[in-house]
Amino acid sequence: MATVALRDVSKVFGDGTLAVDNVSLDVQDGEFMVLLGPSGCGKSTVLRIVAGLEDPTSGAVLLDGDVANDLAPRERKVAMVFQDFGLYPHMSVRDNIGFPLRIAGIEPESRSERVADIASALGIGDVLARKPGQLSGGQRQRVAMGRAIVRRPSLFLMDEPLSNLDSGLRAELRAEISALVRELGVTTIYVTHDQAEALTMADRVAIMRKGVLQDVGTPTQVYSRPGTLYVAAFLGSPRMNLLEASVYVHLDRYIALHLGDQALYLPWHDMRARQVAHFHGERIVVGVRAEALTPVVPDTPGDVLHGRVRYLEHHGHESLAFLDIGAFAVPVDDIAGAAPVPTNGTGSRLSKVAAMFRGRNNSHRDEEFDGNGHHGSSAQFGGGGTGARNQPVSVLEQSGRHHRARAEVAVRLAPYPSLRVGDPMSVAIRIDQLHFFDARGQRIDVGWR
Ligand SMILES: Nc1ncnc2c1ncn2[C@@H]1O[C@H](COP(=O)(O)OP(=O)(O)OP(=O)(O)O)[C@@H](O)[C@H]1O
Repeated sequence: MATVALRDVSKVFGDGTLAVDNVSLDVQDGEFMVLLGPSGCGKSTVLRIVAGLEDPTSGAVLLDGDVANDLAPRERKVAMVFQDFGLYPHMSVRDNIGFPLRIAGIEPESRSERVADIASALGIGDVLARKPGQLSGGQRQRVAMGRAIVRRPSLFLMDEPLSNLDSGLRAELRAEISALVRELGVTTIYVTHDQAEALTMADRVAIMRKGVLQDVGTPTQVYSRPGTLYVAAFLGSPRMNLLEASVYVHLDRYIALHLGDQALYLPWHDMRARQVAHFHGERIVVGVRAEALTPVVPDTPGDVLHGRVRYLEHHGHESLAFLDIGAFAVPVDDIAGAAPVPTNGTGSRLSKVAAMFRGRNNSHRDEEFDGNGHHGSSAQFGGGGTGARNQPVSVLEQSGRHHRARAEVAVRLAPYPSLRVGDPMSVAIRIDQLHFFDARGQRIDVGWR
């Protein structure tokens, strides 16, 4: 049994690469934590720091509450499984699995008993006499798992253990691995760039980008209430629809979210309305997943957007229609520059940046919007807000006002619908499933999840 805590951990390699940037993370006893992110985001480096294979440049690693920075890897009671399996090719499966026990001086008899038990639990009891070269990829990975758990580690570290396998086997093994580690109750940190693996296996997911921790939560939390625009765009397929919206507050009644010529209305009694109201007269990002959109007939009352089909994609089990509703897209490249969610260690850095810009009056009223005649009945919130949005990295400003691309809103449909490109289409929107992000990519309704 073990807990792991990272406190403000950074790693700068000799060539100046900042691989891990001020990461703080707690892994509970028996928890299955998945580190998720694109290639090069620093997740393997975090794992190697926990294992003791790399020293952090700054910050502390705590194992069971004690600072472990100076402990050698073998003193940390961790077992590590890598994507390349790392088996000894000249040894049999039996000897590969039993190797850590031999090193630990366990008697041959009890050694072979433990090896047989583990091999049968992993479904490789019948290949004990073979060499790794005579096994399938899935069997090799099971042997690697067996060798890692045979010593009953208190902490399991797995670095993309399934990435060399084909997709059918990956799905099979991911179910097996999560069942096995849960049965053993071993605290596990599992690194992957595959969101399906993360969302299906994890108790909690920690999402990294460029060395920075972006969000931590249960799969449901990070998917349903992503903490940053980056996480919103990273998780889910099709990608979440991200639209530029101008906010206009009609005090005590509703908040109008103008998307080009159309608008959505957030009722005042909605718990998120007060937070969104701080952005009166400004542009924010409204996110909506395809599953929150339902095709309807054009005169359907309620929260409905109208558009035209720009293109269709057929995926066999479903089709996707991409609608032009006259709204502007939030450019994905700029999302990549969005700031991390201010939790634990990342918060201090962000608040410093925010403090630098606090007080600088860069609130921008939307000229196009101001002319639409709605503002007469509205309250002014112009100077309000927390200062956190007065931040240099803006996903809305970077794209430049004259080169903004029209959004293509993804809508899920039954397979092969009788629709054609150019057809009009109306969709009802679940207002309760809208996501709101400020111009630097932070979730606006932070207390919501
Ligand atoms: N020994 C090293 N010296 C210099 N830079 C390194 C070293 N090891 C890793 N890096 C760099 O640090 C960054 C993070 O690497 P890391 O392997 O942790 O990423 P990752 O998210 O695990 O990527 P992948 O999924 O591709 O394995 C990358 O830019 C990588 O090139």
